[in-house]
Amino acid sequence: MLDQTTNLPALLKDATLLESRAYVNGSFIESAKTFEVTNPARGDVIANVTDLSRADVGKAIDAAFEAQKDWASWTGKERANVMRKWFDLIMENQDDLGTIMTAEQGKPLAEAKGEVAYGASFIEFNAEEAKRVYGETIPGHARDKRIMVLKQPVGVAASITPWNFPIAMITRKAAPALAAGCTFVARPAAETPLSALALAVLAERAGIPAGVFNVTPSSSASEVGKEFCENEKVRKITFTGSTEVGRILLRQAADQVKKCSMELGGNAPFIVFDDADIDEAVEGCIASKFRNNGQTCVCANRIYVQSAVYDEFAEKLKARVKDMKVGDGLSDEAPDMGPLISSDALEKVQAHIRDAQSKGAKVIWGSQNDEMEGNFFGPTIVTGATQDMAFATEETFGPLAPLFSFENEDDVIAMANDTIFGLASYFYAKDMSRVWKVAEALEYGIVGVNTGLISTEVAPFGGVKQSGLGREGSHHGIEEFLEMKYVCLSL
Ligand SMILES: NC(=O)C1=CN([C@@H]2O[C@H](COP(=O)(O)OP(=O)(O)OC[C@H]3O[C@@H](n4cnc5c(N)ncnc54)[C@H](OP(=O)(O)O)[C@@H]3O)[C@@H](O)[C@H]2O)C=CC1
Ligand SMILES: O=C(O)[C@H](O)CS(=O)(=O)O
Repeated sequence: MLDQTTNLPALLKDATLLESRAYVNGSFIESAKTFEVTNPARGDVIANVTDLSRADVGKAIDAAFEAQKDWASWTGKERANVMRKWFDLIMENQDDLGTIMTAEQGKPLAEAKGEVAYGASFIEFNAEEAKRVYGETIPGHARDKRIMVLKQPVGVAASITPWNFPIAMITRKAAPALAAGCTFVARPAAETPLSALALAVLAERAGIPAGVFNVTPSSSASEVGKEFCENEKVRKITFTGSTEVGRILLRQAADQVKKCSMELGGNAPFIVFDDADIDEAVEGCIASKFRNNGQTCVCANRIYVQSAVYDEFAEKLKARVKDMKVGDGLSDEAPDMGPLISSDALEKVQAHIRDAQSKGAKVIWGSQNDEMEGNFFGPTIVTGATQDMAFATEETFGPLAPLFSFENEDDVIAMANDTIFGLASYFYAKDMSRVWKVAEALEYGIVGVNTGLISTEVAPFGGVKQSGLGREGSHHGIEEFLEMKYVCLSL
């Protein structure tokens, strides 16, 4: 760890954004317990955050339940107006929100500010969707029958979100929920609650009514998850995180048949065909693989390169990666990548490298990592990757780029699809017949063609197979928070 402490209030223009209390029913509240939040780059404690119990979270759910009917009675435009104010306040405070995020999550400041804008875009987009929750009429099945279809809010929605995108994973859920007329209880990851609480500060300033948006930090995710799943006032569970935790929540939610949205793990293939623009493919690979230090569910996890261009791609990727800087996201050096979130995350990357080497892979860049301290680990490239290595079935969630070689389309599509996951996939090719065939053959919810970046608020983000259920973003995202009611009117 770096031997430096983080004086977070001194780094902020508006230190009141640094909130460590829970936000319930329009008030910031404390409890008898707190838990520590640390800076993953330096290891120092940056805040002691209110640690809500399961019973405390139950009270937040009560508040959301009481507020929901009135919130749903607002017109779409009225909800849109306060959501737009929330968006404006987030963007006005982008620098401070970025600093808070870098301090608790580690990503470089520029990347954190980028996430603030990305997260805010879901509020901006869904504020407009609030005005367009349309029903329909259907020609009756008899002369005296008239059919109407109404769209109505589900009710109280509850979220559990991961540490890797401390703002965007919350707003990608809360924005469509509020737009639909639902109320919301957000349980942020224990590693990164400060960003969520800063969102609450700004929601209150925007005029979002008490009880509509609640943030319930807690050190016990499992207890909060059980409360969300067992409390009958919660009608919607929305989760982003690992597939194993998604399975736990789905099992728990099954007893009351709760609506669930699941954005789960991935294992993205990144395929470079021999007709690709290799320089473009290298840039796309870097953008996908090393974004957030490889800690995203849509990062390239397996890089398949057709044999005729394998050596060229490997050398060009290495040449670019060698220039990438790793360091403290808050430092003036403005590194390309910060630390990994924890020592466990670091150990997983190192274990994947050891496993690959034991099965014949070769590290062509990254060997200098042994001298790095704390949670820092530099971008690493291995060649000679094969399907029997750990990263072929497990998500590395770190800056490791394994290069696999392949001969033809059928082989690489079979290898790419040989996983329980189906979230994001990418490939580079110029031949349009190949582009269509491969895009249709990949068993994934998202396919990036000649690009390594696919994340936007205007597109439906989500996975197939064991990468999840439902979609977030786009005009589809709000449907996850709406019920469809069929009204049959007899004249
Ligand atoms: N599809 C997607 O969009 C995304 C998927 N992921 C996936 O998540 C994993 C990495 O993120 P990570 O945060 O470690 O994932 P986890 O699934 O471990 O944690 C995600 C969230 O779930 C909470 N949690 C953990 N156990 C339980 C439980 N039993 N009941 C309820 N909640 C629980 C965690 O709390 P706490 O952290 O406090 O323990 C955290 O807030 C990777 O597999 C990655 O692919 C991550 C981000 C996005
Ligand atoms: O948590 C994640 O990995 C995000 O879902 C990826 S993205 O939407 O920010 O690309």
